[in-house]
Amino acid sequence: MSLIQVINPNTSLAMTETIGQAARAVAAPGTEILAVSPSQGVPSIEGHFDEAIAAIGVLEQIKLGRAQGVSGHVIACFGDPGLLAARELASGPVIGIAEAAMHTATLLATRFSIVTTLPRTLVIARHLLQQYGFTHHCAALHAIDLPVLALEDGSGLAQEKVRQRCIQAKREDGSGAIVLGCGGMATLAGELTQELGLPVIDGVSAAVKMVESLVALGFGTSKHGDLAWPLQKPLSGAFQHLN
Ligand SMILES: NC(=O)NC1=NC(=O)NC1=O
Repeated sequence: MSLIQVINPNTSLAMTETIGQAARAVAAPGTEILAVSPSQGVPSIEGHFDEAIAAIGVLEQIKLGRAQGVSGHVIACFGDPGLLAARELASGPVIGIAEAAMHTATLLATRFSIVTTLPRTLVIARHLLQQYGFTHHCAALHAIDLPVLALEDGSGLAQEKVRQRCIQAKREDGSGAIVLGCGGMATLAGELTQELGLPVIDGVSAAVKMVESLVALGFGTSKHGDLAWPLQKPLSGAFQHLN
C-alpha cells in the first residue's frame, strides 16, 4: 500500500474534497490518497501574494506528510506554489498540478490551451510555461473571469463557463488538448474530454499517476545539488515548527 499526500494549498475544505475526489478516482488499487490543506493561510490562491502565503502552508503539509510516511506529494494548485522549496523538504516525489498537466498535454498533442480562473492568474501560468519549457507548446491561455471559489458555490455557473471556454479554445486555438488551470476544476475533465472529443487534462489526476509511477520506479526527489535537504539553521517565531 502506498500513501500519496495531495495538498490543496488553500484553506477551503470544499475544494480539498473536490481535489481528493479527483485523486481517488484515478488512484491505483494499492494507493491511498491523503487529501489535506493548511490549517491556516488563504482561502483561495489568485495572485502572487496568495501564492507566497500558500507556500508556507505547503511546506507545513510536506513536513507532516513525511512524518506520516507518505510515499509522495502533489501540490494541487495551478500555480504550483512552493514546489522547489517543497522538493528540498521532501524525500519522495513532489509534483505540481500545472507541471503534471502541461507535461501530459505535450505527450498527447503538439499544442495545448489552458483554461483558468481570473485573468490576473494568467501571468502565473505564463511564468510556469517558461520555467518548465512549454511556452512554445501552449497555443493560448483563457480565463473564465470568475474567482476560484465560484467553482465551489454550487451554482454550476463556473463549470459552465469552463465548458464554454473549452469549446471556444477547441474552435479557435488550433490546440489538440486543453489543460484545466485550477485544482477546483479537477472533476470536470472526464465529461469535457467526452463532449469535446479531445484530451481535457486535469493536473490533479495527472500528478497522482506521475507520483505513482515515480514511486514504482523507485525514485524520490534528488538530494544531490539544489534539492538537497535545507541547510540547518534556527527558524524562529511562526516558522519554528518547520525546523
Ligand atoms: N489558477 C488558479 O485558479 N489557481 C488556483 N487557486 C487556488 O486556490 N487553487 C488553484 O488551483
